[in-house]
Amino acid sequence: MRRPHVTILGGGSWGTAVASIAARNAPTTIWARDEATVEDINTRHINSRYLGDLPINPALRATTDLAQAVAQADVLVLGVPSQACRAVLGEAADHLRPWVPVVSLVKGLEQGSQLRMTEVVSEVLPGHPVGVLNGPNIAREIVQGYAAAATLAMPDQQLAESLQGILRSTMFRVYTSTDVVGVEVAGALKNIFAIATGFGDGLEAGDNTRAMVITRSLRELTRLGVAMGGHEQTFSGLAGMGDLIATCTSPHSRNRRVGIMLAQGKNLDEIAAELKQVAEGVKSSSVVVELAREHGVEMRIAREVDAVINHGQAVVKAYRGLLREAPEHEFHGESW
Ligand SMILES: NC(=O)C1=CN([C@@H]2O[C@H](COP(=O)(O)OP(=O)(O)OC[C@H]3O[C@@H](n4cnc5c(N)ncnc54)[C@H](OP(=O)(O)O)[C@@H]3O)[C@@H](O)[C@H]2O)C=CC1
Ligand SMILES: O=C(CO)COP(=O)(O)O
Repeated sequence: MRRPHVTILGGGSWGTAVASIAARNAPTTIWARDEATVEDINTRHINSRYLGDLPINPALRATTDLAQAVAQADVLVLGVPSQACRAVLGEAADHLRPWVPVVSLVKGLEQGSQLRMTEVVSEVLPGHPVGVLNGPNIAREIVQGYAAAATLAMPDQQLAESLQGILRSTMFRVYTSTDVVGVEVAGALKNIFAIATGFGDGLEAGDNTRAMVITRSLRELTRLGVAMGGHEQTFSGLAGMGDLIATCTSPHSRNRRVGIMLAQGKNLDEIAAELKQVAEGVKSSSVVVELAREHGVEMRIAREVDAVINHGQAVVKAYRGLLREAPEHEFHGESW
């Protein structure tokens, strides 16, 4: 039987990491808009711009030709930053065969529409089965071959099981779920809380503070996620608690680093120039606050992150704001 062809859109750190795994299991093509990245992957089997000199699977093919990459896809994987997804999918739409499933790797919410990326996929590519792969997955550690796991959520469990075999390796375990909303909301929200943790780390607040922020963040994330239709247990799983721990503690997390640099007094332009990679929480923070308001969910930590990023609030003031709140019942009160 012919093996399905996997096409990944986006030649950044995570698109390349997932493509490198898929290329073990199936013929795989990665589309990147940057010629130097494509040349790097095809000839030197590295992605030096995003992953340094870490070796990636030599079986992986790269191209700048979006139409050709999409036309051969039996499975399409979306790996560009959230604010670019609609435009890239729009370009792909005319070339994609009708039944092809789409898997989003993206951990962000669209500004303006407030949509999750699987919802954007369904708007731009109506009728395609769509799912999301999220979890504690720092790209460079996975390329280095350290053990990790993620959750692939799709409404159709059978389809999820067939894609599970394509996206996993012996060191990268892929679990399945039917809770697309929960897995996707968890992946987007943890970035805002990683920025909050970075505030504390940048202010050298200590380990207890970090644990407090992570634990209270999980409550906020769960409350909004459940209000949006996610299942409560999802938020204690890989895409929720798991990714929150990884992103809020890893020195590699771009979102946490944004929080640290803001606490050190750098502005967002300076931070973007230093990072040179996407930190989804910066753009998603305003969307999360809008969603919290619409769903009637109190999210003090997210509001403070939004205040710093979008309204010029000083990090130290955001911290004091959080600590001024009177603590109520740990699990039922709405206070931080
Ligand atoms: N890195 C990680 O550890 C993980 C990331 N994710 C998520 O994966 C998604 C992608 O992130 P990641 O790979 O890390 O991002 P990177 O910043 O590493 O790379 C972004 C990629 O997207 C491309 N891109 C950016 N804008 C556009 C556009 N308008 N049109 C076409 N291509 C574009 C970039 O191209 P160019 O180089 O030409 O700018 C680059 O190839 C994010 O939602 C992120 O949260 C999820 C799990 C782990
Ligand atoms: O999603 C990630 C780890 O699971 C990557 O986090 P950052 O985008 O903060 O680097």
